[in-house]
Amino acid sequence: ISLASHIGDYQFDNLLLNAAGVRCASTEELDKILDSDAGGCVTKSATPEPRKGNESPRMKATSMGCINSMGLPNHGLDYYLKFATEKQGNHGKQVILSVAGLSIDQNIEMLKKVQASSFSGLTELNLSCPNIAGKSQLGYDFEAVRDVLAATFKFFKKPLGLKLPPYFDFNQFDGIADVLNDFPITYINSINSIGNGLVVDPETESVVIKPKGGFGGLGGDYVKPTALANVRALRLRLKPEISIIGTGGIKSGKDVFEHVLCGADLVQIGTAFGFDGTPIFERISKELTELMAQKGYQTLADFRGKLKTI
Ligand SMILES: O=C(O)c1[nH]c(=O)[nH]c(=O)c1Cl
Repeated sequence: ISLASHIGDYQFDNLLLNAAGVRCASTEELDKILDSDAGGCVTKSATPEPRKGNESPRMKATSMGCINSMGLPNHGLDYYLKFATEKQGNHGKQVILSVAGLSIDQNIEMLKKVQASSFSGLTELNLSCPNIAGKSQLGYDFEAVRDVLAATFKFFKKPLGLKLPPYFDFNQFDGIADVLNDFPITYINSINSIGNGLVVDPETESVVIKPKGGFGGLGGDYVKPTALANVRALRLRLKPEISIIGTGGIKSGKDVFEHVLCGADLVQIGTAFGFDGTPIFERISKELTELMAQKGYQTLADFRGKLKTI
């Protein structure tokens, strides 16, 4: 039984990755992921310069997942570009470089730097950070997405993925797919956290995180049905040359199976990886392998995208 998969020309021996933002801000954390059973890693989304991020408390775990308003704390693009360039492809492990500018200009500036670098891996443009006060998620402005992609593909010739926010309406699925299908995108990654949720503590009668009055992105059990819907809706709408990474609500082999059934080529684990650490990649690989064996599947392609309707 094989858990191997690919995105464009990039081979992954195991379809499991961390999700950007979780235990991946330092080279030590990133090396731990590469040394685990994960098929590769993705960096914390980088901004042009290092950032401290939002005030703490800025992340809170709950019984159903977590809420965060980190505010893009990261060591800056050069730090991650250096790591990714050194580690890309070692021992067959892919390093995905995530970038999240605070403006279209910053995105272009960073992608120009990546294009000019010797980095040969996948770049993930994050269009969906929900936690910068005063900034809305670019992924919800379809014409702005079209503008940044048109500007990007004038000069960017390396493989590019997009980290998308969750969509909640068929008009939105249609709208974003219409834009994406016009460009040579290597993959889309759905979903980022469900933005601007609110967790309340009835004991203290207070919010639980400090930034933005307690509003933050939701991950974990809260988001799995939305994540599966976005993977499925975009698989059905996007041209086949655009691959899909499924992210959201994964904490077991069964959850991975559901994402692949909906069309995912790779999957990323955020909240549950935050709780369990790198052993989760071995546990989930075992669970998925056992599930596939029970069902008589040898490869992911045997069931990818084959969700039945009734
Ligand atoms: O607050 C963050 O750093 C953050 N938090 C998220 O849940 N998604 C993102 O893309 C980012 Cl960039």
